[in-house]
Amino acid sequence: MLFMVEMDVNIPLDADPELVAQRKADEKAYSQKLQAEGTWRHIWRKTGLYSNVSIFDVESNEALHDLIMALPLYPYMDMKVTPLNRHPSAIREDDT
Ligand SMILES: O=C(O)CC1=CCC(=O)O1
Repeated sequence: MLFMVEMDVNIPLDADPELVAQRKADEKAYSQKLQAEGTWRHIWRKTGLYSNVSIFDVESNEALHDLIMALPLYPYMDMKVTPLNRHPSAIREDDT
C-alpha cells in the first residue's frame, strides 16, 4: 500500500539544542534504514520550507501508523497522510 505523507517540522525555539540534534540524527538514521529496506520509497524537501513529502510502501494502515509514531521528530511534526492508488495512465511498473 502506497501513502504520501507530508511532514511539517516545527521545533520550538526554546527546545534543548542537544536533544534536538540527537533527534535529528536519529531521524536521519531511521529514515535511511527504511529507505534502504524499500519502505520509505521517496523523500523530498519542499522548497523553502522545513517540510518534506514522502512516499511509503507499507503492508497496512497500522504499519504506517506504527512507522510514523516511531519517528524521532514526531513530537515536533504535523502530518498529512494521503492514501495513493495506481493511476490508470501510469506507465512505471513500480507505481503500485
Ligand atoms: O527534515 C525533515 O523533513 C524531517 C525528516 C524526515 C526524515 C529525515 O531524515 O528528516
